Amino acid sequence: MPAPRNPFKHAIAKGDLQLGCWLGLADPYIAEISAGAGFDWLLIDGEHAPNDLRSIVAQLQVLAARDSHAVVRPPIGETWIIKQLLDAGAQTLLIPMVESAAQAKDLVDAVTYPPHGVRGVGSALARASDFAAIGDYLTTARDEICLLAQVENQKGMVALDDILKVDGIDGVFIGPSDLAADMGFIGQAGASGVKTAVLGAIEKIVASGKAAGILTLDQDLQTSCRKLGATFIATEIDVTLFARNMRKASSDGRKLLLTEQSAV
Ligand SMILES: O=C(O)C(=O)C[C@H](O)[C@@H](O)CO
Repeated sequence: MPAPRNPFKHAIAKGDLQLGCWLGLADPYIAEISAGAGFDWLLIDGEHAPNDLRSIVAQLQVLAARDSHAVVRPPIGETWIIKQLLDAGAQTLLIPMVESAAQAKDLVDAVTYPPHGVRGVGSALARASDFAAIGDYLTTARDEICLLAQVENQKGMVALDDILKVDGIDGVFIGPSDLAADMGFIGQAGASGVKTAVLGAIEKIVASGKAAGILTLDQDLQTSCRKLGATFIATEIDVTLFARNMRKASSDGRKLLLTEQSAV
């Protein structure tokens, strides 16, 4: 029996839109609720959210039973973290701060078993192999692993052409927030110079034949990226959705009740 099919990997390879949402609330209950919303993928954020391996596993377990595909972002693209996440059952990884082709090649090696890569062999203990129930896991796992590189600073943008030549990288994601900061526009991901750089990178990624992705709450940028052929587009963040609606609920409730009180 082979490793589980990765529908997200095959969808972006065909250029099919995959609509995503960022999960930063770091809780399996939230992941379960979000999985019912209809997103094609949900990003379990180990970089900016209080996730650790256990909380990531708990969210992977919840999402395994749902249609939304789990994409996991580690805090950094180190081999040992990648090994742990793959053994935990993550099949799609989004690696932050990729700045060179050499780094991209190291990431490909980290998701590939020897002799072509360096991924440690531990499938006998791993959730990824259904605890060794998947007999052909070792020889089929790589075909269903989707490796996404995040380019999100000027160094990475300069190296983008070379990164795009690295076999084994399925897609490149542009991070507008970090790119804006590195370009001198911290907190201004919507600055025209940043948007121009983002759209130019998306165009280049699509032209290379790899999948292009982004997270942006800016609807104009979302549609512009889609028009350029971007496929994995995250349009929301659970934390901002929740915080924004909680603030609105508090304000509306106070206005209503104070108005009622004054009407008495
Ligand atoms: O640089 C970016 O933009 C991203 O990588 C996404 C952010 O990390 C995410 O936290 C939203 O700001």
